[in-house]
Amino acid sequence: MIRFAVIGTNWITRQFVDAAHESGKYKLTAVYSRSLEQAQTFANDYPVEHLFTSLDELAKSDVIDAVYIASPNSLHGPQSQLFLSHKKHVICEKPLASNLAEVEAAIACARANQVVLFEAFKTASLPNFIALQQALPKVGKIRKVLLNYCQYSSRYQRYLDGENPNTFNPAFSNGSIMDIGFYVLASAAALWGEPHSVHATASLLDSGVDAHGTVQLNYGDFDVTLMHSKVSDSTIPSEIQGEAGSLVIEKISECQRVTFIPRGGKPQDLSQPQHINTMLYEAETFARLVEENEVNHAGLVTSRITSALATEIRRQTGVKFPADNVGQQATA
Ligand SMILES: NC(=O)C1=CN([C@@H]2O[C@H](COP(=O)(O)OP(=O)(O)OC[C@H]3O[C@@H](n4cnc5c(N)ncnc54)[C@H](OP(=O)(O)O)[C@@H]3O)[C@@H](O)[C@H]2O)C=CC1
Ligand SMILES: O=C1CO[C@H](CO)[C@@H](O)[C@@H]1O
Repeated sequence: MIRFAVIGTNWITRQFVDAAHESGKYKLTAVYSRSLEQAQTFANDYPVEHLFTSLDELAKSDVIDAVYIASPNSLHGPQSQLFLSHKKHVICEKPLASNLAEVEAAIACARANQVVLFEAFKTASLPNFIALQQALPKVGKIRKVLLNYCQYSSRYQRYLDGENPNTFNPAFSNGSIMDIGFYVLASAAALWGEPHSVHATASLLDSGVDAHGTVQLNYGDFDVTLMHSKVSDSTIPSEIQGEAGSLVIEKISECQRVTFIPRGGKPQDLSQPQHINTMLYEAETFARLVEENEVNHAGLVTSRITSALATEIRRQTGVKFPADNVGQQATA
């Protein structure tokens, strides 16, 4: 049984705790919040004994083996390193950190301390994503790919009203490519690895983050177009086109349905049954890595490529975060 703590008390943390318990491999033993009252409110729904308002105390504590981090993006890198350096396994929400330098530092820290660091990119562990990977040869020579995730943010009105929500604040390393865009970027990295080239455009808000954008990844014989937005909804699925047919994926982040359409033929539904809580599968993956102490797992390769691409995309589109200057100041 993996004894774990949570950082961040929003709805996504409840969903992960439910998934972890559903897997039968975890026990929630501690809750961290900046406020004791909030920690208690969260803990009321679970049989948890330990509440923390100090991250250092939690990291040093012997009541946990692992931590799930669901704080704002800018805190992922530093918080991951804190727990890894105290030999706690870390499952950290996407994106793993603000930029490539932070991701590489976290990976090095995990290796140095021989504990597991895992980015909670739930898509990669889904039965339907694995079915998609296995079905790729069906389309023959891949020619064109569109990966699409555009979803109007429920917090956008708060941004327009001048409330400066974390979601659209560069201080928290946020915006479209870091949030929604992460799924299409990481899916491309998981399916095809590092592209030959990347070309990105985006529309920035006055806060400095991107509201939406388009990315072109070139893989030689085929190219992948990524569409991402937090200020508009898309009604079209993602598609992988090959010379022998197409694979159509509904809601790529959750791979709700995967269909193969042979050229000139009838659609074939390739979808597998999936649990309603799609975080179950990443919880199972992380538990297996911890049980086997697989420190150098393949997911880190995808995390590194994804972060390298996101860092380059932000360079091309002019999205800058305070976290990008931290390493430079420290070494100046
Ligand atoms: N996998 C998925 O499907 C999803 C993943 N996510 C990811 O989860 C993470 C959290 O997202 P979201 O809940 O929207 O983020 P929020 O900005 O709402 O913050 C999450 C938690 O962090 C703490 N927090 C909030 N503001 C601050 C601050 N200024 N300083 C320190 N801590 C703060 C709060 O916990 P407390 O008050 O208890 O300290 C809060 O519950 C993100 O990285 C996001 O990408 C989000 C949604 C879905
Ligand atoms: O990862 C995510 C998935 O979807 C959410 C909205 O529904 C996002 O805000 C979030 O960051």
